[in-house]
Amino acid sequence: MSNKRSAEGSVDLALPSKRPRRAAEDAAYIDLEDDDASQAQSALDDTASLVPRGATINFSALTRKLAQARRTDSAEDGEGSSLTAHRRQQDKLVSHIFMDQDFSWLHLKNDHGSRPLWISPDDGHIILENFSPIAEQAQDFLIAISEPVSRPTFIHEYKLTSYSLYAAVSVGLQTEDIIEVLNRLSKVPIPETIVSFIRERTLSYGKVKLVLKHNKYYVESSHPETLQILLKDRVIREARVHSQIVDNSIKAATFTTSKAPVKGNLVIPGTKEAEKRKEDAANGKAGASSEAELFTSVVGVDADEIEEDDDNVHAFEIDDAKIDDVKKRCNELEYPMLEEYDFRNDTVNANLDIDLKPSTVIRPYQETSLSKMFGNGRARSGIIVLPCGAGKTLVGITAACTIKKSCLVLCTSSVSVMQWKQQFMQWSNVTERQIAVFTADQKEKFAGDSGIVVSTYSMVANTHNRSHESKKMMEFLTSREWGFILLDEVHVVPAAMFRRVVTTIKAHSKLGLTATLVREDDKIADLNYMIGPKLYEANWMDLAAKGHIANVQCAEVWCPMTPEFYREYLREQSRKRMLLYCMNPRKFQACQFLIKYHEDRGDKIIVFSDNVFALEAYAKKLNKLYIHGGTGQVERMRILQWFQHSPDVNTIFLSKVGDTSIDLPEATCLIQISSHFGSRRQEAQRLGRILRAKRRNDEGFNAFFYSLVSKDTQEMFYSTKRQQFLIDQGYAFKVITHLDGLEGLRDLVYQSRDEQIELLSSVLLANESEADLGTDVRAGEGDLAGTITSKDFGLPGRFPGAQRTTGSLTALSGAQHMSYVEQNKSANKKLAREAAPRHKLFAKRDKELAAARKEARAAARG
Ligand SMILES: Nc1ncnc2c1ncn2[C@@H]1O[C@H](COP(=O)(O)OP(=O)(O)OP(=O)(O)O)[C@@H](O)[C@H]1O
Repeated sequence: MSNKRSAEGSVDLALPSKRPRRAAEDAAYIDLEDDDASQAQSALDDTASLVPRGATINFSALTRKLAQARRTDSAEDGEGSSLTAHRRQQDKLVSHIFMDQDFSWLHLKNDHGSRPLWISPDDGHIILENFSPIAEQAQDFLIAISEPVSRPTFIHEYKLTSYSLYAAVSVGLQTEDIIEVLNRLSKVPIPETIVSFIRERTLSYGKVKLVLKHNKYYVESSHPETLQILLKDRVIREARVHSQIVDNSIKAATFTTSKAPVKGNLVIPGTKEAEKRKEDAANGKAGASSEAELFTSVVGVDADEIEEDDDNVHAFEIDDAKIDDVKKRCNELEYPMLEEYDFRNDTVNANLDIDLKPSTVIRPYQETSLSKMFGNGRARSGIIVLPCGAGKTLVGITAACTIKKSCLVLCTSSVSVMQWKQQFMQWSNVTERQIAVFTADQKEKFAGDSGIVVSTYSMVANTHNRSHESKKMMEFLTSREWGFILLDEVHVVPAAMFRRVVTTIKAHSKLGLTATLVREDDKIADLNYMIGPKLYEANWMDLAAKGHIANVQCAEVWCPMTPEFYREYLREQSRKRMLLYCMNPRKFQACQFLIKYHEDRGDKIIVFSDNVFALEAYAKKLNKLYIHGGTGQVERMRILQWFQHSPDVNTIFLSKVGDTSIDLPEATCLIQISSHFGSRRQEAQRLGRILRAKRRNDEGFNAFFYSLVSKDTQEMFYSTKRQQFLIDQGYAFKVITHLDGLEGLRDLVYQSRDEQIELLSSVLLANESEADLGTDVRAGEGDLAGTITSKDFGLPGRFPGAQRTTGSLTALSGAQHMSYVEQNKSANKKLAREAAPRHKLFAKRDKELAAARKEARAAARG
């Protein structure tokens, strides 16, 4: 764990000041008396246990500082406090050794042992002892105010950022409460730098709101001076609309004023509270309000303590087309706009009569995430982050059933559209007439004044080549006010597409859903102003411990390259290198061994390969069924059915078409043979395929996730990068360097050198394009898959363009989250040049290549 690591999208803290320099650090040289040296030595011995191993100690500098420290101390304390002086001397010695990392000047509180956290004054990183008895409460609080960076078993790391504080304010926390609770949990008094950072950042937060009234957008605040400040900005001023028509609810003043919405008695369906209400109603009892209790249980603040808005709310209208610019500008001016929808007092938009079915009960973490959204009786816009397979769909459906207004659901593919519709029908009492889909094949409208439309981002955002029907459908979508817009998989949608959706569709509240709030590009910050702050992020390990998702054992299996494959790998400069490390015969063997081992245990196995060439080669050699982009729909369904129900089909091979949207709760083991470079998101999504394992609650059940990596190749670098997201969620990857019993496996493939050479020749003869990873997913019209570029996977875009971003050098070099291991590269080159005896096949190929090059050179010369 390192405090250099930064969460995606977080803003680097520019804390006002560093710690004061210590007098001893600036000490000038002073001659030592004889006994000073021996005292320094004994002090050094005392502190030896604190010195990191391998640190070099400059003894003469140390003694100089000690001498200075002694003089300062005796001057300050007099003769009577030699104990204090001794301690200070020790501190100063340690200070020298730890240099910038010395925080001993933050003195521990007396009862620090019972307080679970420590906060860095330099960068706002918070370290939490997760073994503390109050760790769970501390976690709830930290999730509300900071970004989780890393959450392994014993020590968690969080980071305070502008966005996280924005999110804290938006769920109703007050500045002084944040400081007070942090102080109570902290082992040291909260550093001044952090206190002022929190004050500074939260001062302006929560003061400005964006509201939609009668199809028009207003910037609203109960602080007129804040609106004055905003209007001084050119972008905002130019976006302002000076409306002529003023109706009863919008009275003209210096700014338009309206009345603040009144808090009421909201109950989220599917919760225990909702059930209790129903029971009370059935028993004729008046249901006591427990909204306050619900809220308190979530954020630890009494709802009644939260100040309601001033009755006089001031507002000015802004141009729909400029809404996005205004939001962005407000963010930059440190006045991020909250979007809250007082849906219960909306009399303009028709109600939608839907509810969860009586049999639907939402899980505690689903309830918690929704409480963050509805904590003050209105719908706050923002993002909910839940692990893959944890039931984001039901969270979205419950939110829609709470708001009970027209709802637009946007997903990434037409397959997901059908799944969302099916889930709405499964969990809620919505009727066929109330729910419509808008895809390339189906363009439906709901009957009546209100309803649900499920569509894809592309269908709504792509404006070119629209059919007449699509145009009419778009008119239907853009001409009305939506109570709620549900945005699935928010982390994959290109920012420009989001912008178009947000500006064309008028919605009172937005909820973004995702499992992996990471993007390999720099666009994650945009989500904050386009949708809203992160409202909740669940802890993967917690959900696994409680049986909501499966426990997974993760392992990276190192497969040494055969000498022939490695030699070619070192010689090859093109994309074919990738084919060589995927097709490594030892990887074949490891895959065969693991399949056999897990089939014998009764597991159902999915083998993932992004590379279709490798996918087909492996599946055919190992005699298994496979699905990739080219497999027809009927064939796909048949294979998936067999996998689910037939005892004879226990292993299937999937290309990246299976990364998302494939719900196979039977699968209990994953083997990854080829993947998309360093994509942390893909790794997490793939893991998600086994997190929903049906057998997850069986006694001692574990699912297995293996990544097969060819040793000493680029694949190792990518693999480390890919794992980082899951490691930060608390997963531990074991490295397996040798699979016991592999050599003894009957019918082990590619055992003889000749077979291996034959395999190598097939790889070398393959077209270079076979190494491509990006062509497999055949996106249908309106699907997003086709819009995802290699940039999303941690690679430069296919059409690189200049882009100016701020970031650290490590980020620039792609070494974020990486540890550096020095390798002797020249040794590899030497190995490649080595005149080893060549197999006749390669000798022939070398000759052909040399001849072709000669010919090309001759042609170039003219
Ligand atoms: N409260 C609940 N009660 C019973 N089953 C639930 C509940 N919530 C979710 N599930 C089930 O959990 C499974 C996973 O749900 P879902 O597909 O919504 O997950 P997800 O978070 O969207 O996953 P992914 O990110 O992989 O798409 C589904 O089979 C769903 O029916």
